[in-house]
Amino acid sequence: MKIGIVGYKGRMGKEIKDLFEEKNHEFVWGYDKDGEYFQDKPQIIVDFSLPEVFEKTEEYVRKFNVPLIIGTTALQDEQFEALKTLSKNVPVVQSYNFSIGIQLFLKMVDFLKDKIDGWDIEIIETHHRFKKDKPSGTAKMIKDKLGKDVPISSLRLGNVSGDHVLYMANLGEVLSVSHRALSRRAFAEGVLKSAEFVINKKNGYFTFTDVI
Ligand SMILES: NC(=O)C1=CN([C@@H]2O[C@H](COP(=O)(O)OP(=O)(O)OC[C@H]3O[C@@H](n4cnc5c(N)ncnc54)[C@H](OP(=O)(O)O)[C@@H]3O)[C@@H](O)[C@H]2O)C=CC1
Ligand SMILES: O=C(O)C1=N[C@H](C(=O)O)C[C@H](O)C1
Repeated sequence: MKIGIVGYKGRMGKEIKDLFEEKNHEFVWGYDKDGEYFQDKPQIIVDFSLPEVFEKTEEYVRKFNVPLIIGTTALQDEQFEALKTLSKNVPVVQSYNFSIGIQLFLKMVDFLKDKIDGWDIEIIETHHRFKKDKPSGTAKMIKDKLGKDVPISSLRLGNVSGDHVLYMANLGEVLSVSHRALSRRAFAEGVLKSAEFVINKKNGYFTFTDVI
């Protein structure tokens, strides 16, 4: 397929471009701080950038009339609403984490959440020093899945790709669920799976949970 990437010069943008090209897909369009790169009309747009770039992404998705996969974190409520509106015309896949491991993590949280009433619950997320948002989108997804307001601690350390730990404790024991992304490849692979999932769909709003 012919892929377009918003944020194509960024850490995730490069990882996604490399993976798609390895699998014989073609990078034909990009948008970054320096503007537009155009070689051909893309068949799908992937956005890993910043929330302030969202309106541009929306504009290009409408212009090319193609599916959107969006992994950018810290989106505002109005931007989620705009994604839902967009999904009436084109398919949209949104997730704050495109790794399989975090999907399994969320399933474990779903299983545990009713069994830990009265326990102390805390989330700790660790990411590379360059990450702009805090807390991570994934930590917010874990909190949403728990269905209660729990503290989130954010560490910014070196070049960590993405660690999330959920601690649960009563007076006698501590239980934890943890996930570590060993590189950004795990997220890029999820994006590729999502692209294969939506490429022939007409429209609709999906998350990565729907994809796997
Ligand atoms: N859902 C998931 O699974 C994952 C989500 N993420 C999220 O993806 C996003 C990107 O992360 P990462 O790749 O590490 O970040 P980077 O900072 O490396 O990349 C961001 C990209 O957006 C571009 N950009 C910044 N400002 C603008 C602008 N005003 N107009 C156009 N383009 C702009 C940057 O351009 P330039 O290079 O010129 O600054 C860069 O290419 C973050 O929100 C992060 O949280 C990250 C990993 C996994
Ligand atoms: O910025 C990152 O790097 C990551 N961001 C996502 C998040 O905020 O949860 C996903 C992953 O942990 C890497």
